[in-house]
Order: sequence, then C-alpha cells, then structure tokens
Amino acid sequence: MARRFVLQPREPSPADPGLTLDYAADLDSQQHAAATAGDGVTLVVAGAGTGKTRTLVYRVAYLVETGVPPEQIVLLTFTRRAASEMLTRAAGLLDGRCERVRGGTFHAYCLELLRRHSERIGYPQRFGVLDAADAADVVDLARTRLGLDRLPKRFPKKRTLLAMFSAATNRGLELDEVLAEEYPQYAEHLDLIERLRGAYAETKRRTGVMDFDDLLALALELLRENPDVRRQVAGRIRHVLVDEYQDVNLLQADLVEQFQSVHGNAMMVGDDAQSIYRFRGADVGHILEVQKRYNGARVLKLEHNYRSTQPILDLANRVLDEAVEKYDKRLFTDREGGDLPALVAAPDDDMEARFVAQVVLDKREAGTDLNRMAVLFRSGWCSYALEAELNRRKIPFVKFGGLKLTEAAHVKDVVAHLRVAENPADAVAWNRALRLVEGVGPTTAGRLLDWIGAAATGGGPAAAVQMLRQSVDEVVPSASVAASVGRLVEALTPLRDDDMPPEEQVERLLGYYRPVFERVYADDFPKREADLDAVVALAARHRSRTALLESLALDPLDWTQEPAEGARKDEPPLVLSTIHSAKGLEFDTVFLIHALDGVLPSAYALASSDEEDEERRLLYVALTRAETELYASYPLVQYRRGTGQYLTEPSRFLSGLPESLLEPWSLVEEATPPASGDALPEADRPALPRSSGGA
Ligand SMILES: Nc1ncnc2c1ncn2[C@@H]1O[C@H](COP(=O)(O)OP(=O)(O)OP(=O)(O)O)[C@@H](O)[C@H]1O
Repeated sequence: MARRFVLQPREPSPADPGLTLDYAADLDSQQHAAATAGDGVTLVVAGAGTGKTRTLVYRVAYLVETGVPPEQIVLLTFTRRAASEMLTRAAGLLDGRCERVRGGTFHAYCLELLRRHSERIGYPQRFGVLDAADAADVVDLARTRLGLDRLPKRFPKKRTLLAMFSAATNRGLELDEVLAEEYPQYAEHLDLIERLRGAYAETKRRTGVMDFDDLLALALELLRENPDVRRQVAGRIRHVLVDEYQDVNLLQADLVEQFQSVHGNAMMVGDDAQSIYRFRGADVGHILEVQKRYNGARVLKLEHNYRSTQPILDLANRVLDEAVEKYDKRLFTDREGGDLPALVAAPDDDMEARFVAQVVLDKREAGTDLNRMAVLFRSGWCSYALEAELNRRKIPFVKFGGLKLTEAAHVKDVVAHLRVAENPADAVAWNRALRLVEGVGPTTAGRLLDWIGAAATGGGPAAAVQMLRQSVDEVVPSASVAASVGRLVEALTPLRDDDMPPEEQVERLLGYYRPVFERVYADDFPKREADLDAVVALAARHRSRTALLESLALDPLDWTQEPAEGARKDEPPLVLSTIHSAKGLEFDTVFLIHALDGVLPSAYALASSDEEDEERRLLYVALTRAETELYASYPLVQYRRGTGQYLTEPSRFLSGLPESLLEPWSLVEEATPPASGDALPEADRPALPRSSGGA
C-alpha cells in the first residue's frame, strides 16, 4: 500500500508580525496559550465565565490566519446557533474566510456525512430523521409487527423503552446492563425488550428513518467499517474543535477520535464542573480521561472569571468543593466588592413569587433592563406561581426550556405531511396524516398503511402515493371517507415537486390542513395559529424541504410565550428558564427559585454519588450565570396531592453553608403601608428585612 505523507501547514510563532490580530493583547495569558496552541490534541478546561467562547473564536481566527484552509476546520458545538455565532464573531475579527469554517452540532455533521455515504450503510439517500415523539410511534409500529397486542401488565412505556435503547447505544452498554443499572424492576422482561429493540431497528430501516442516536451510531459505524471513507473524511479535517466537551457521550467522544485520526489535531474545550446532560447519555468521564484516550494530550486551564463578583464565585467554588471527581481549578476575578448571595426563605410559593416580582420591579426602576435578569429553576413546573404573578403585574417574560415549537401537536401535523412528501415510505408520518382525516380510525389507517408499505418497497416512493390514489376506494369502506383520503392525496401530490420553494409547499399544505386544524383543535385553534405562521416563516429561511425538515428535527426551536397582556411591546422581557436551557448565558441578576431538597437535587437523582454530583453541577451552572446579584429562594411549604401541605427543606447543597458565603433572608409582610403611587397594592407588598447579619 502506498505510504501517505501528510503535509502540515507552516506554524508562525505567536509573535509573528504577519498576524493581523494582536492575540496577546486581546486575550489573557491562559486564553492566549489556548488560542495559539500548536498542533496535536489539546484539552482546554475552562471554568464558568472565563471566556471559553472568546477563546474559541480567537482559535478559529488564529488557525485561519496561519494558513489552515477554513473548509478543513470543523467546529462542533452544542447548538447550531452557538456555532454560527462564533463563526460570525471570528469573521468580524478577521475576515469572511472564517465563515467558511464548517460549524454545527455533532448530529448535523453526522447527518451530512450519512447523506453523502448513505449507500454504504444501506439507507436511501433521503432517509428521514425522527424526533423523540416520532420514535415512540415507531416503537408502536414495531410492537404491532411483532404481534404483541398485549404486553405484560408491568411493562415499560414507549418513552421508557426508548430511553433504555438510547442509554445502551450512547453509552456502549448491553441492554441487560442498562436494565440492571437503571431499571431493575423490568429485568424480568429482558427478552421481550430485546426483541422490541430488534423490531424497532428493523422498522426504522424498512421505513427509511433514523432516530437521533442512529445519526451518531451509524456515522461511527460508517467511519469504522469503511477505511476509505474514514481516510477521505478525516483527511479533510485538519483541525477539529469541540465546544462543551464535558457533555459528550461515548459515541461523540469516539467520533472526535475518528475525525482527528488523519491529522491528529483536536482541541476540546469544556468545563467538567458544568456537565449536566447525564440523562441524555453524556458522561463527564470523557473530559476527565482525555489524557488516557490521547497519549500526550496537553491540558490547559482558564480560571480568570470575567463575569461574576468574588462573593458569587466564592459560593460557586464552595458548592463544587464537595464534588467527587473533577479537575482542580479555582475561579478568581478582578472585580472588586459585590453583595453576598442571599438564601431567601419564603413562607410559600406565592410569597416566593411576590418576592421575585418585587425585586425585579425595584431593579427595573433602578435601571436594570428586564432581560438582564433571569429566573432559573430545576423543572418547568417550578415557575407556575411566578408566571401567574408576572402576568398579574404585567411584567413581560419569556420562558425557555419548556415545550419546543416542534413538539406542539399542530406543528407536528404539518411536519408529518411534509415528511410524507419527502419520504413516502415513512409509515409514522403517514399514520399521523391519515389519522387526521375525518372518519379514518386505526383500522382503516392500518389497512392503508399496509398498501402504502407494499407500494413503497415494491415500486419506490413515488409509487406509494400513486398506489394510495388507486386503492382508496378498495380499502376505505365509506365513499365519503374515501373522498376525504383522496383530498389528502391530492394535497400531497404537488409537494413532491422538489423545485417548489419550501415556504410555498407549506402554504399549499396549509390550504388543505387549515380546515382539518380547525376541526381537530376546535377549542383553541386561534391561539395556535401563530405557530403555523412561524412554520411558514421558518420554511422561507430554508433552501429545500430536506433542509427544512432537517433543521426542524435537529434544532427544535424554543417555544416562547407571548409577553403578558398590556406589557410594553418594545421592552425586552425578563427571562425564565430551566437551568439546562440557561447554559452558556449570563445575567446581571439571577434568581434561583425552588432551591428545595427533592427538587435540586431532584428526589429522583439520589441513587448514586454520580447522580448527586450531577445535581450539584447543575446548581453550579445556575450560580455562575450571575454577574452581580444572586438570590436563591425556596418556599417553606409545598403541596402534594393526596397528603396535602408539608414542610420543606432547602437544597442540601446550600443549607448549612456559613453566613459569610450565603446570607439568610426571611420575608415578612410590611406593617405600615407604603406611600401611594407604587406599582403594588399596599397589602400585597412584602418587605425584605434580613433576618440576620443584614443591615
Ligand atoms: N480577556 C477578556 N477580557 C475581558 N472580558 C472578557 C475576556 N474574556 C472573556 N470576557 C468576558 O467574560 C464573559 C464570559 O465569557 P464567555 O461567555 O465566553 O464565558 P464562558 O467561559 O463561555 O462561560 P460559561 O462556560 O460559564 O458559559 C463575557 O462577558 C466575555 O465578554
């Protein structure tokens, strides 16, 4: 075999007068070392707020200006937006070449690879991508296929089955190991669950669809089993940069290894203390073991925090001290002064909500914009009382981390029709579209699906639509139902024209779908209208239906709630967010609400020290979002269905900390009415004296 000789680009020294940017002046010394590091594998352990993004942006610029072709740099990030923002910033610093760097998520990058080499893995080029809800429907199909109409009484639900399959795939475990570790109560059903997993995989192949895990697993298989493809792909990746490396799963860590296998240049950036996606298969072990995987990898640290005051960092450092496994690092800042973070005990949910709303209003009055303040919580339900309070006071807010636009039923309907047009073998999408037709129940849909399945395997995708058109009368018992199915087929036929711009496809589809929509969601369709418009607007931003469907599946949009009625339209709203969705963001003031034991840490995450550590890191992420003021609050009583009210405990990670780190506050109603003209009714206004230690 011919020997391959890889030419390396010339390395100018950092002080090279030929460089456009002054890296040493723009970056601190640790950032500078990372941005201008030489070839090889480098791990950058970047503490919260230490300018990880800035460092990566400069790294991209540095590589480009030292002669690495931008097309041969791959920047993998957690969201597509993160990549495009970094590349835009790099282009702003240097020049437009930086925009030619290939950036995106692991899933998107793998999807592109798989489309290019689909024949090698036995998939059609136009395979579809399933989101979690679609995947659950495919599990149903698989179950029917196995003839399992009846399952044992205590058997995992669809979503649980998927979580089991996913854990096995992402963590490289056998199903019995996953069951033993996480679902011992279902261990007796191992055989049946294995069979279902097999049928699920077979159904996906037969119907030409992949779930999210398949994108990674099949890309890895493609590279591992086809050395020529691997050499071609990795040969074009001169440098791979990975952001948020603390949250990669086994497949992603293995993929990075494949990507750097020709040139040997990889930079992973991450903070082990912010690894919070264990429930998705992320494993902090990968960042902790980079040097084991890559012999000779260098490890650099970023510890200078530019975001928070020292009292906030002291609390965050302290919370982290107790974590079991970690890289040693200590955040510090040059910022002088700063108030102590507060631990606020509120009598109940309502008082906690009033406390937050009042401080928000006071701070707005004093000149802090609403969108510089954020309320963070462990789970979506924690903010219900607060949302009501904000609405009452007409404080505009957006909430992140709840439903995604693409999870709304009516948006899924529209997407299902587009998916049928894209891949007529997609049985799950057909099923959804057919079940929306008036008069089509499970039996008729099942019969139609059989016809379609046969046509799709026999005569190819186009034949499926044709076949359905011919077979409607035979399969559907009533003439009026047949006519309705006929209308669906008529609506889908023009969409098969690939040259039609995606927004026109959606508009046309809505012509058919609107009456269906008004019938199916008769109670509240006017409220849902805006989402359909959002899909049209989104379609207009994509060059093809394939691209539109990919972006809907891979990068679900956050669902943003309309500002409260009467709110000033031009005022950027207060941010409400789950901690997971606040990753990477920063705010002047942060309220962490419901900082309760059983909520943070979650009562469901206390089985092992790994799980408890993950909850601790989640708290750390929340605390380190704050620049100037930080309030952790908790209601002293909670209500549980069945047992009624009970007394709570504050988060075990915060209780018992010295008052020099976290100042306890209690809330009391003010006895004397304040002067008139305030935003609040007098009786509603809680005063906020400090119960101890305060002025
Ligand atoms: N060298 C620097 N000089 C001044 N400010 C800086 C410097 N580096 C970063 N910053 C500022 O510090 C803040 C934090 O930076 P950035 O958002 O990149 O942090 P991060 O490490 O990605 O944070 P996290 O991991 O907590 O999300 C930003 O406001 C950024 O502008």
